[in-house]
Amino acid sequence: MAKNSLTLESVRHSLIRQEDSIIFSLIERAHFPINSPTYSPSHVSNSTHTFSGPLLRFVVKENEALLAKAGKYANPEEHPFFPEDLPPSVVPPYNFPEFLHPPAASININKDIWDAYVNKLLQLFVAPGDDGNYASTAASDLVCLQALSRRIHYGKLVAEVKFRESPQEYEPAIRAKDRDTLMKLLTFEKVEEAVMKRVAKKAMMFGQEVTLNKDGDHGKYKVDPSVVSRLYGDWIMPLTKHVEVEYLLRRLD
Ligand SMILES: C=C(O[C@@H]1C=C(C(=O)O)C=C[C@H]1O)C(=O)O
Repeated sequence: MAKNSLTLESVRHSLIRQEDSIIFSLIERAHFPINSPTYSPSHVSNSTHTFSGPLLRFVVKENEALLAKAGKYANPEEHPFFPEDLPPSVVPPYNFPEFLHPPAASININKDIWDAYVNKLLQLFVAPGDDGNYASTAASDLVCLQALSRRIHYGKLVAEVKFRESPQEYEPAIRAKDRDTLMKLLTFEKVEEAVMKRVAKKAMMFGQEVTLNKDGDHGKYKVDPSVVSRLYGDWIMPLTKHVEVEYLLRRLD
């Protein structure tokens, strides 16, 4: 869809679709135990000392360097976790539609997303234990982090659409740098309640054990649906709204 025809309905539709990616990524990650060496500060070090630090950091950084060369971060909807020292793209630039107000480019809350994911979220949906599959664990984390980052930074588009629908409501609060009023204006509690119910339902449907005999393993899910709901209610939606407020604060610059 052309970006100029984005509506609140169409951006919400994209967020609903992104729920599928997030829930599938959580299910894949929950397949492994916590595997804590993946996050230990000294797990990677090589003889030339070009990198030392947690394996997850190494996997994400290397992956981002590769995709930067393939042009990924030329798209304003993509946000790297390690924007410093990214190699230049080797592909010709694509003319992405300019829907967002330009200061949007300065908003990247991936450090907060990383911190929440590694230090809080993982423990909520992953079992304790260690099976040695650290590289595959890091690869699964990468997919989760990318899906979360994309969804949360999508708040920029949500905020732009809301602003365009009623600029007169937002402008005084933006000029007054009044975060609380902006937060109130952009919050729709009914939508948030529906999101929490829908993601729990999706987690039940996507994460059920599928068997061929009639009395399959009902009530056992690969990721606890109430935990998925909680991840959305306590982390994913608040971080999305944080991006919305940050975006709106710069909307008149
Ligand atoms: C994204 C929106 O803005 C807010 C954040 C929501 C979310 O992160 O899912 C849901 C409702 C709103 O309170 C929206 O209005 O759809």
